[in-house]
Amino acid sequence: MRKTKNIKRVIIKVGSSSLCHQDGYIDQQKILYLVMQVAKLIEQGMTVVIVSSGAISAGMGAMELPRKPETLPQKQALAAIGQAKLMQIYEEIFQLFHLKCSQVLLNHGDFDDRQRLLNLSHTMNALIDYGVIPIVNENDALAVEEIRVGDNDTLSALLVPVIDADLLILVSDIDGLYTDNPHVNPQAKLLKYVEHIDEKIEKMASGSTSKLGTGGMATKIKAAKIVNDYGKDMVIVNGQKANSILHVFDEHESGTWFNGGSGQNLKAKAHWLTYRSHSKGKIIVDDGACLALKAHKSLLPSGIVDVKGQFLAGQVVDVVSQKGQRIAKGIVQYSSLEIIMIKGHQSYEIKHILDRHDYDEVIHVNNMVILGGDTNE
Ligand SMILES: Nc1ncnc2c1ncn2[C@@H]1O[C@H](COP(=O)(O)OP(=O)(O)O)[C@@H](O)[C@H]1O
Ligand SMILES: N[C@@H](CCC(=O)OP(=O)(O)O)C(=O)O
Repeated sequence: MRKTKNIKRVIIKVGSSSLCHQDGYIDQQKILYLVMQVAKLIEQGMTVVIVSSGAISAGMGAMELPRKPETLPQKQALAAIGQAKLMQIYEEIFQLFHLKCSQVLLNHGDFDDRQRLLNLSHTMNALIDYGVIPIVNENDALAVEEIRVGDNDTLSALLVPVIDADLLILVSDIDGLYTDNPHVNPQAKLLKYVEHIDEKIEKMASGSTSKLGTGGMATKIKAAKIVNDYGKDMVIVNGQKANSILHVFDEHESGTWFNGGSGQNLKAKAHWLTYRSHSKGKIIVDDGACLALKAHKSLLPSGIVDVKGQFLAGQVVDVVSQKGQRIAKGIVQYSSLEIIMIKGHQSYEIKHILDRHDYDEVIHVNNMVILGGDTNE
């Protein structure tokens, strides 16, 4: 069952194909229809944050390029050209509705670092308090591979906990999730409601076949998992259909709805650890430690066999079995150098080895999430 009654805060993510013509030029009419719907939601008392793609496409249009360039620096340059054009159009159109908008450009580092995340949350809430609509995009011009989120489906999902949104709406060029890519398989059927994302659902989604889109349905399912695991709902709607955003809230029930009630419902810290933090290294543990972690015990030095990478106390690391399976992710209480010295030892020996004994555990159970399966996320 869709729950749309008490929705107060929504994030609306708009894909490039829903903002641009096929040749990449920004389609002002599409932005006008989007803003008209946003203005209606605001009139109804909702808070709206927009995550808008389209910078690279707008840059392609401005430079009259027939297709997306291959190299990252070229894409970054086009994003820098296109982002300014995009915002100019948003601003002019929002003015028609007597509304103000603002630009927020983000990278993965803004979610990875707890302090920056807090700053982001404060800024977003201050904008909301001013009644100004934040328009978010990845800071593509500066996003080298290591700090990129990579696609705006994921970026918008990561924002849900930051502003405590009730619903994420992904506006795409298609009605929602089909049993297979309908551009390839015309027999594919639209799903109206996904109770729980399992392997079967994940297998239905593939990449984008359009010239402008980035992640296709695969990144939308990944986004739904992030949002549903926070206990919130997500819906995919077709931006090419009239009023598809408004129809989420009426009897039309447009798009595919992903139910937030059936996710892992992770608490804020566990959700951050699972989806937003980047691991700085690896701790390799023996079979006994693997079993203990899966039984929700803390990681003690005695079960540690090796350490990979350099990290400080307070940073996030992966915990990996000797077979290479990622078991958990957590915040360490000792640095990599200290762990190399205390690995294989009992906790009471820490004082003798390090000349201090602040904690028994290398990772406390409260600062750790257990990861299911052989994930390489
Ligand atoms: N199972 C599926 N159901 C629907 N679309 C799918 C599926 N698998 C892959 N796709 C592709 O995903 C596209 C939507 O994603 P994308 O092109 O990235 O658009 P956007 O710019 O809106 O993010 C569809 O047009 C389709 O080509
Ligand atoms: N940040 C990029 C868009 C990345 C992206 O996810 O694109 P899309 O699949 O069209 O939503 C841009 O502004 O061009």
